Amino acid sequence: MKVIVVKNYDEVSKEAFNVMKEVVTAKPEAVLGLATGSSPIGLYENMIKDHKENGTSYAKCQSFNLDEYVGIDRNHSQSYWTFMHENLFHGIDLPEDKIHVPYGSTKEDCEAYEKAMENVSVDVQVLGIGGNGHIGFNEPGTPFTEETHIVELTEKTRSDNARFFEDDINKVPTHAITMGIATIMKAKKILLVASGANKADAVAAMVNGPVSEDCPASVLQNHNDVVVIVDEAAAAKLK
Ligand SMILES: N[C@@H]1[C@@H](O)[C@H](O)[C@@H](COP(=O)(O)O)O[C@@H]1O
Repeated sequence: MKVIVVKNYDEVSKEAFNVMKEVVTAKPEAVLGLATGSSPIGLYENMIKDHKENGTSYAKCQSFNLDEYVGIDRNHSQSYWTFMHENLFHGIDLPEDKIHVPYGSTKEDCEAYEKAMENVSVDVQVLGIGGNGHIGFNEPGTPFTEETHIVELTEKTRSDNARFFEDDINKVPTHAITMGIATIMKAKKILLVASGANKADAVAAMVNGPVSEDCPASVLQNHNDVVVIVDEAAAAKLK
């Protein structure tokens, strides 16, 4: 696991963009694993700027997102489908039919997502990290062997995300569909970004802690190509 500590969120985003650009330049038909949350927004802004200014193209790429809420429509303002269109897809040339975001609430919906990924191999998987160490929506206690599945969100995750739902935890969906840890670990390269003091415990547990289902992100210690880019506040508890 390569850990890069930089000053602030802007620097995290720039460093992450450099990694992304390297992947896409080396392989124009790269398969991108994408994430939502505030952490990768700066990375996506850099991708859009670079696409506009330097013409880096995503026309041959395809994307697979990590997760989506259950029980809200794709067109809901807080769906991850909407998030990705507003924060990235509107500004690059990734074809709409190459975009994949999981959707649904059944076992069949989960199997269909795994099937869609069956013959591809994700070249770079972008990840954020939850305050409790979750990746995607794989909450503490999720077996590392899980593929795409439906999860019940923890109180902590729902309260962390209430800011997007008028600060009302009751409006935050209770369930989500997420790639499992086994799905995430198949990616060739993993790029995890985190910033802010509220991520410091999770980042320390991921990097220095035991590999344990108590901190889902700690599984990344077992992957052979992980780049973790954090700001000083998120790195504060690293050994
Ligand atoms: N499902 C997403 C995760 O993929 C994300 O990593 C996490 C952290 O979000 P943020 O980057 O906003 O702190 O939030 C959500 O729970």
